[in-house]
Amino acid sequence: MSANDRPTGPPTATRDSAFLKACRREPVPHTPVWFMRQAGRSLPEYRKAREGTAMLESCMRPDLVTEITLQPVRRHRVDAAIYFSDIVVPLKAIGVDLDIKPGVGPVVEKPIRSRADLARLRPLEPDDVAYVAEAVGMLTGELGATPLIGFAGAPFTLASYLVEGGPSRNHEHTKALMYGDPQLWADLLDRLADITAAFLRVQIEAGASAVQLFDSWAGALRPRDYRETVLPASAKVFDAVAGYGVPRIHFGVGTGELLGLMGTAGADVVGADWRVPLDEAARRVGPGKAVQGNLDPAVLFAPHEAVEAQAAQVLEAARGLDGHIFNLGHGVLPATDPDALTRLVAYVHEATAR
Ligand SMILES: Cc1c2[nH]c(c1CCC(=O)O)Cc1[nH]c(c(CCC(=O)O)c1C)Cc1[nH]c(c(CCC(=O)O)c1C)Cc1[nH]c(c(C)c1CCC(=O)O)C2
Repeated sequence: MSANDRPTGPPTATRDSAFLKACRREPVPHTPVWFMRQAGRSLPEYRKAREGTAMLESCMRPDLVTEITLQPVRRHRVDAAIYFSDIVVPLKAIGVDLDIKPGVGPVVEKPIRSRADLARLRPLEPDDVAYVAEAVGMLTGELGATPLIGFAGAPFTLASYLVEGGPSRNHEHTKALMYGDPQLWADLLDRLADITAAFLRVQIEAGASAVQLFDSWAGALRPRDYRETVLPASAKVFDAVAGYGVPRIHFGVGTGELLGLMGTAGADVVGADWRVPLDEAARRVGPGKAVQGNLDPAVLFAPHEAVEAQAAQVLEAARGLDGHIFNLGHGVLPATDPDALTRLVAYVHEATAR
């Protein structure tokens, strides 16, 4: 980003540190805001940058990753950048035969369903993702005081793609394995926890200032199954990166019934989708954690006054909580008007300026 492209307004250092302060539940100058899936999808400049380059190939090109990661920061003036990549990148990097199909998502050529298949999940070495360290290094230089959020998919969500072979509504093969061969399931999640932890370590060591673990599909689980067969693997990931002192965020969709358990997994910040009011989410997560969320991404299709009214309700529910990071309750929908996001950022900053 050249000096001319830099957003004007509050000095970067003041504005941007709000995100890290909120993660640590310290007083903030305003409620920080960023959006899951802010990089890509809804932005015309993203589609232009990606033209002619496949998704996974884009993730391996530090110049493209840097450009796409910076785009929403320039345009919306969000308080944090999220590293442009995908949750399946570390799996691709260890040789899993998968691709990201446009409009579909990750598709795995040969699903993992037996003990023999497990051998395809070898440990991730930093050299497997050297391009990630390179891009993170470039980005932290460009971003200055704006924090960069690294991320990974949580073991359960990765397992779902690997076992189903692609996106799934009911996760039936995944659950068949979970209930039918508990030992294989435990070994699969444990391997994925190690791969995920290694992938997060690469990003943190290269300069990421926070990390988010996406357990997008964990809401498909009963609390008991989550606690007994999934939580230990996610907890292992958080524990593996605890020593760096960078904030760790934990997020899933439809996790209202799981928030109490997620609060024990080890993250510093727990994200909630729009189905649970934030004060209730914070109560379920328990003391000592910041919360992130949780405007319904579909609300952005309403007129601006309605978006503001809904955002005000989110801020109202978060009032009195130590540590709130404003976000959507899930990722930006592809057809979202980018201007609606820009205006929402400005609204949250103005409405919460202390
Ligand atoms: C479940 C999941 C995936 N990927 C991700 C999750 C967890 C978050 C969530 O629940 O939404 C995470 C992800 N994927 C991508 C990012 C980039 C950073 C960001 O802006 O947040 C992040 C954080 C880029 C991407 N990942 C993908 C694209 C679209 C690629 C294209 O242009 O064809 C992008 C920009 C592909 C992808 N990758 C995945 C799906 C379901 C899809 C297809 C549908 C879609 O468009 O989102 C798996």
